[in-house]
Amino acid sequence: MPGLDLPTLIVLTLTINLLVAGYMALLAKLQPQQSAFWHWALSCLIFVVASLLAASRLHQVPPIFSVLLAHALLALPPLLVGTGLVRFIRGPLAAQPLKAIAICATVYLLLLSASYTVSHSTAVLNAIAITASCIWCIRLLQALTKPQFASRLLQSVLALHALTMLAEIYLYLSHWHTALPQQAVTLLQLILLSHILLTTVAAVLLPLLFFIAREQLLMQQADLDELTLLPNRRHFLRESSAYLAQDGANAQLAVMMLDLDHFKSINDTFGHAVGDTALKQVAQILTQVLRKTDLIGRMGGEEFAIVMPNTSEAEARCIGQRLRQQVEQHAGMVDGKPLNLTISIGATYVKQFSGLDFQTLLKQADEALYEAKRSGRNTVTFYSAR
Ligand SMILES: Nc1nc2c(ncn2[C@@H]2O[C@H](COP(=O)(O)OP(=O)(O)OP(=O)(O)O)[C@@H](O)[C@H]2O)c(=O)[nH]1
Repeated sequence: MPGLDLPTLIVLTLTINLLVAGYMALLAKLQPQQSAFWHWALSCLIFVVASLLAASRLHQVPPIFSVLLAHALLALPPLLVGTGLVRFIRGPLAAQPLKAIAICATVYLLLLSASYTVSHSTAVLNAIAITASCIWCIRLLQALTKPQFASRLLQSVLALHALTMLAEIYLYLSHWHTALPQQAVTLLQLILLSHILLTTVAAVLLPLLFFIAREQLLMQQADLDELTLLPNRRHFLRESSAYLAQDGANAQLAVMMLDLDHFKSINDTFGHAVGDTALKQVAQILTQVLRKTDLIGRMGGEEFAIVMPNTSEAEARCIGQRLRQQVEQHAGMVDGKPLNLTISIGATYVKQFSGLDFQTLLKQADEALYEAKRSGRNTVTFYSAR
């Protein structure tokens, strides 16, 4: 190939694969709970060994090693990428599709052993195995919604890899009974090069996938309240302010503050763990009753806040009552113990938010909550300017 020094490129990509294998093994040691790294490290390592074995054909190494063993091993890297993805996406204890892998591996090895002396057959079988593994990996990655960019990128690399393998199969099959013309030989060299490059790119993308996913998880965790998994105070205030500054500026909306009644005595009587369960139950009712567009946050202790965009006063009153009733009826039982749990809600409503300060609305809802507590609890009170 004019302008392309194939052996140098091959040595370079194999070195990169070796480095990535070492890097993944190090990550596997540092992150023992993420077993996917062992699969991916092994995948890179086997790719290097198999490529060297395949290259040993040029040095008269017997075909049982340079063809049969090399092609048997060359099918493993994309398969190990897949088994690693199973662990990465479904968790460290996720079951592998061992039966399907065993059947495919047996058929592959039998066909390979029967035909490795027949020209092109090993290359075609190998390309079929790699294509199948690439498609499996793409399907696995479809279940991974986050991180979307890295996942899509890896899917594209795998799809491209599968396409180059299909092109290789086509080239070999269309010249099965004849010698390969020079044009086909050049194309096959290009395919070999892209095969090596795409394998290397996929190997580099795998740790990237992990790091972006972990970064996103940490960011998500920093925004969530650990107990209820609702947005914490900081995140709720930030989200609400951002919403109101943009889409919600001209909308009618209701803001509510919600507080569990006599929660201290529930803790004192039944213990802190039961109190925690009650808090989780209330959080669950909030997420079930409210719409996806409503913003909910745990403001701290036994206090929650809600922003309900595009909500009329009548609707807000109705939803407030529904929340109060749901808690009274459904959150009162923990481990068979009746807690008589109720909530008080303070609410405020504006026809148009623009020109107002969100903190003012929260303060109004808080004042209404104080009124609700004062008037006997287990009630919904709306703010009225005095
Ligand atoms: N179990 C549990 N208790 C909490 C948590 N956060 C705050 N608390 C408790 O919530 C209780 C709040 O008590 P108070 O502020 O006196 O309010 P209250 O007893 O609900 O009384 P009213 O609000 O006036 O009805 C305290 O006992 C806190 O220890 C938590 O995460 N888990």
